[in-house]
Amino acid sequence: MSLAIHQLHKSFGERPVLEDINLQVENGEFVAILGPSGSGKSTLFQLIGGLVLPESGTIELNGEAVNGKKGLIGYMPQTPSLFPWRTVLENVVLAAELKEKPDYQEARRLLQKAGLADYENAYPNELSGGMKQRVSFIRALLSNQDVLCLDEPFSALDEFTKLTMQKWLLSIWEANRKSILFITHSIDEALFLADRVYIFSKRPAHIKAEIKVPFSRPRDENLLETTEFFQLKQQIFKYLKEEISE
Ligand SMILES: Nc1ncnc2c1ncn2[C@@H]1O[C@H](COP(=O)(O)OP(=O)(O)OP(=O)(O)O)[C@@H](O)[C@H]1O
Repeated sequence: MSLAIHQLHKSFGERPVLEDINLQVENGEFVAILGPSGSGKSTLFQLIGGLVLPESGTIELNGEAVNGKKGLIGYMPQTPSLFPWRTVLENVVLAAELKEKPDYQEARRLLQKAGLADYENAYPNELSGGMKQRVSFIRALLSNQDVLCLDEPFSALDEFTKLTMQKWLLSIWEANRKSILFITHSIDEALFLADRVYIFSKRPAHIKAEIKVPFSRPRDENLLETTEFFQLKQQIFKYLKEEISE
């Protein structure tokens, strides 16, 4: 399923937050958004999720306007909001439960692929940060939506766990090919994961640049050591620095 955003404007009271945002995620594409803190990235996800309405502009899924419609995308927040009184298995089927009968077999298959087979009956307080993130991502996958919006999902993890999670996410995505829109503050993460990167300006955000990421797949961490990776990283760094120091 494709996502397209046309001429989106959003203000909170007198404060303009998003100004003329135009972006697309093609079917099965992995797209990242980088931008200064407070520029309006999470607000964009609230708009896509139908939680808030824009002043003008359209959000389209497969060409159909969905402004203000909830329950059409899978969402993974910055901090995994797992219910403490539900087991891992009960947490991952939650979004599916709201719509239809959950597929426990698929849930167990994904938990196994995430190395969590022994934890299906554990409660969230028994899990590490990385494990909670995997549970949260499996829940987004099981919501059975073709478009996933992931809001800085790995920002709170240490470097090694983060790299393990990024590789895990890529392997799952390569097998499922959902359309992903991924917010991050890390240039490395955006370039390692995405097919394209949008760079947001400071608030009110417009799209300052769109970068096609030329690296072939499957990718591994050796990519991060290459000259091509470093050059592209420098170019993006320059764009972001302009937004912070202006
Ligand atoms: N419900 C709201 N009411 C009023 N202002 C809001 C609301 N939600 C967000 N804002 C404002 O909109 C601006 C953008 O916030 P947003 O969370 O979208 O930024 P962000 O780019 O995701 O930031 P970060 O990278 O730090 O997570 C901020 O100035 C914030 O204070």
